[in-house]
Amino acid sequence: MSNELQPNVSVREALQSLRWENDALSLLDQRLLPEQTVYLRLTTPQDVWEAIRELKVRGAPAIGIAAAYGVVLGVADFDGNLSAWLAETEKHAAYLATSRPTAVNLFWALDRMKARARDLASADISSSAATAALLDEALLIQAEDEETNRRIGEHALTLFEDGMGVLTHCNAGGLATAKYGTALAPFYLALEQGISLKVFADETRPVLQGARLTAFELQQAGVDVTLICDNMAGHVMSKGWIQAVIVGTDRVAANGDVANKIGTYSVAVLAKAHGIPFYVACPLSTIDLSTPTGADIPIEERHGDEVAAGFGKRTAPHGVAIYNPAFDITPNEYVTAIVTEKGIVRAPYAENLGKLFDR
Ligand SMILES: CSC[C@H]1O[C@H](OP(=O)(O)O)[C@H](O)[C@@H]1O
Repeated sequence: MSNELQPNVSVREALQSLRWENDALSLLDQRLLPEQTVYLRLTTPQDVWEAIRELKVRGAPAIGIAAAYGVVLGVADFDGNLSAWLAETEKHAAYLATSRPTAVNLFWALDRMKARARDLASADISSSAATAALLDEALLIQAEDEETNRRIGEHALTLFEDGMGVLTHCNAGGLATAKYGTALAPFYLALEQGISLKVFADETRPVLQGARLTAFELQQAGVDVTLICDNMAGHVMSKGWIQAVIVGTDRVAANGDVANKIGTYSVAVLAKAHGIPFYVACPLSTIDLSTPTGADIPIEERHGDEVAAGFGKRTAPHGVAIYNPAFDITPNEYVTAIVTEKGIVRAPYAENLGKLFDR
């Protein structure tokens, strides 16, 4: 299927990262973008685990939503007593939790599904009714994410002025979430409101989420986007083309340290050196108060072939040692503000992040 979208259908509407359809998870294989739009039909937890591990679906919220549906798929045909049903749901949740280690939304979503399953297991209902109710919880997680992202976009847009140049890294758009995205949400709202922003998207080696996904999403939506290599970020800042940076995140620690795609820390240091505000956009489900600092966030290391043979073209000698961390940590002192659905949070983060959960 080509990528010729129907006219007047924005990418947000046309390219959903995933949706529950005909008793299965229909999932956009993001490894094939921007050249091909292919939806896969996933019917087992193993399908979902592989899709997360292999980045067919990626982005913290999207990973959590996919895993939630994966638990449902695990008990879709279960017929037995509720205590056995509950044990099955917990087994599948534990398995899906091993797919990737950094994005806290995976664990947040699975914990929410396990809590719902425990409630259902104490009800006087059949296992098939319990499964139907568990599916409703997964659907609710996805629906809530859409609304959350829109609110993040509204708050984030207050940070930008007409005519600004804004740099972003990786993809924290509709393809990383249920819809709209987190860091990219303000760009879509700006377009709707006639506010002109010029976005600079880092290509984001080695998996190129910026080039393949962000540039694609924004171009299809009609947002003014310029693709740059990661090593050009400092240069465009030095030319005065960037007035703000906004990125997504996979986990915010209790002290405000931020885990995000590898290369984010470098962008944050460059932004500070140039006096440019560095914003992080995320839902509350990405803030992990149980993780004290960035040093406590597990950083996923991925196969070296992503670096040396990305997309089938070998660009490094066989056998060379390769280090391929998928994320890095930006210390909180480089973070100007964290934009959530409940508003904009500034330092001191150890104090102010906790308040988000009090209200
Ligand atoms: C809105 S979360 C997006 C977040 O996830 C990306 O990582 P990956 O593509 O490996 O799942 C990246 O860190 C983005 O900022």
